[in-house]
Amino acid sequence: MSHSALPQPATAHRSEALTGRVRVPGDKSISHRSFMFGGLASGETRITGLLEGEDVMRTGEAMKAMGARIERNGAEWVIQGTGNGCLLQPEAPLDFGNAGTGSRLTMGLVGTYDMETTFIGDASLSKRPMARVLDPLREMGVQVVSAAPGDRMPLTLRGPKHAAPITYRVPMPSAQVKSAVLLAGLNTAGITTVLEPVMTRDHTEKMLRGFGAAIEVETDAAGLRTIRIEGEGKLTGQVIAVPGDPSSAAFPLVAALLVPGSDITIDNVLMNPTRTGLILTLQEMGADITLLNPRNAGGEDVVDLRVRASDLRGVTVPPERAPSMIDEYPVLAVAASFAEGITVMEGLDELRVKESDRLAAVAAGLKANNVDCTEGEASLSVTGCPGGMGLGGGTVETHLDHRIAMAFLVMGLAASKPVTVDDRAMIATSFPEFMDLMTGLGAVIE
Ligand SMILES: O=C(O)C1=C[C@@H](OP(=O)(O)O)[C@@H](O)[C@H](O)C1
Ligand SMILES: C=C(OP(=O)(O)O)C(=O)O
Repeated sequence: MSHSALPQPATAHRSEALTGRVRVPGDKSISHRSFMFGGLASGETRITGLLEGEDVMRTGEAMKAMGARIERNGAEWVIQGTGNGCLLQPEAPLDFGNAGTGSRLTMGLVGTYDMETTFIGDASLSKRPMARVLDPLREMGVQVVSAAPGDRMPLTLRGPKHAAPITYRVPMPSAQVKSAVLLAGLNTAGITTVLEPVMTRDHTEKMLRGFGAAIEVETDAAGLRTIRIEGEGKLTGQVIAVPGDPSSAAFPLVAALLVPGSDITIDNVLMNPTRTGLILTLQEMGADITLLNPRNAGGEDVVDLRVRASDLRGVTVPPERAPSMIDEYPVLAVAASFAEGITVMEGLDELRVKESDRLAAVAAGLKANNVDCTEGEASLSVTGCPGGMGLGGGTVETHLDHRIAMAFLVMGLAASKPVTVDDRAMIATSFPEFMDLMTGLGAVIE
C-alpha cells in the first residue's frame, strides 16, 4: 500500500476507436460506508462489488483496529461488527492515506466515544481542512487534543463521557461534513439534527436507514433538508451489493465521447440523482449517452450506459449542479477542451480543498496542453478545440490527485499530441483497474 518515492509517469497517445463492454469498480462513497456501518453494526454484513481501492482499504483497516472483524471470502467481504457503542480504542494512529472521506467520516464515527484516537494521512490529506468536521464535533463535547496548524492532520481526538446532541447547519455543500455529524450522533444520547441547505450525496442517510438507525429526513419548500438521527440505537448487519461508481465511469465515458468512432457500454453504474450531474451536463453538450436497463438494486437506481463518440458543444454549468458532479470537474474540463465554443463552470469553491487544489491543477494541466482556459476564484472557462488538433504535448503535475491523473490520460487519447502525467500511483486510491480497463477498450497508455 505504500507509494514508492519514485514517481511513476504515464503517457496517453491518440487512440483508435474505443470499443467494448466494461464494469467499473464499486462506488467509493458506498464502499467506505459499507465497511464503517458493517463494522459498527451487530452481527454479520456481507458486501459484494466493493471498491478494493486503497482509500477504502484504509477504512477497513481502521474499523479492524477498533474491533471489527473484516475478511475477504471469494467475491464477498464479510464483516462481524462490534455493535453500536462498542468500538475499541485503537492501539496505533489510524492511517487514512489519501482519503478525505475515510478520515472525516471516521472522525465523526469515533469522536463521541470516550477514548483517544489519532488520525494521520499522506502529504495531500495532511494539507486538507479538518475544521469543517472538528468544529461541530467540538460543539458536541469532543476535545481536539492536538492538531497541526489550521486544524489539520495529524490530529488526536478525545471523546467526552457524555456527548451532547446538537443541531448543525452545514456551512458548505459537503456530504463528508453532514455524514460526520450524523455518525457522531449515532453514539450520542438524544436527537442530533443536521440542516442541509444544499443537497449533497445521500448515501449516509439511505444506508443508515438500511442498517436500522432511527433517521428521518424532511425537505421544506426552499429545499432545506432536516435530518434527525436518534443516538444509541441498534444497527444490524446487512447484505450489500455495491453498484459501479459513476465518478469512475466518468473516465471511460468521456474517453469514448472524445475518441472518434468509439462505442462502449459501461454496465451497472449507480444513478443516484445526487450523483448524475456529469451525465446531464454532457447530454446538454450533445453527448450520445443512452441509459439502458434502468433498474433498482438495493435501494439505488442503476443503469448500463452506452456511449458513442459525439461532437460536443460548450455549455454553462450552473453552480447549483456542482454537488452532484463535484468529483467530475477535472474530466468535464477535458471534455470541454474538445467542444465547439466555450464551457463555463461555476460554483467550484470546494474544488480548492480536494486531494489537490483541483481548480488550479486542472487549469495548469490544460495550459500545459495548449488548451485555452481562464481560472477564476471559483470558476473555470474552457475554449474547446474540436478534433483536438494542436492539443497535448505537455506533462501534467498530478499533486497526489488520482482524478487529475485519470482526467489528463483521457485527454491524451484524443489530443493530436501525447499527454503525460507525472505520477500514476494515486490512481489506485479509487480505480486500481483503470489502466487495464482503458487499454482493454483500445486506449494506448504506457
Ligand atoms: O461523502 C462522500 O463519500 C464524498 C463526498 C464528497 O466530498 P465533500 O463532502 O468534501 O464534498 C466527494 O468529493 C468525495 O469524493 C466523496
Ligand atoms: C474528493 C475525493 O475523495 P476524498 O475526499 O475521499 O479524498 C475524490 O475521490 O475525488
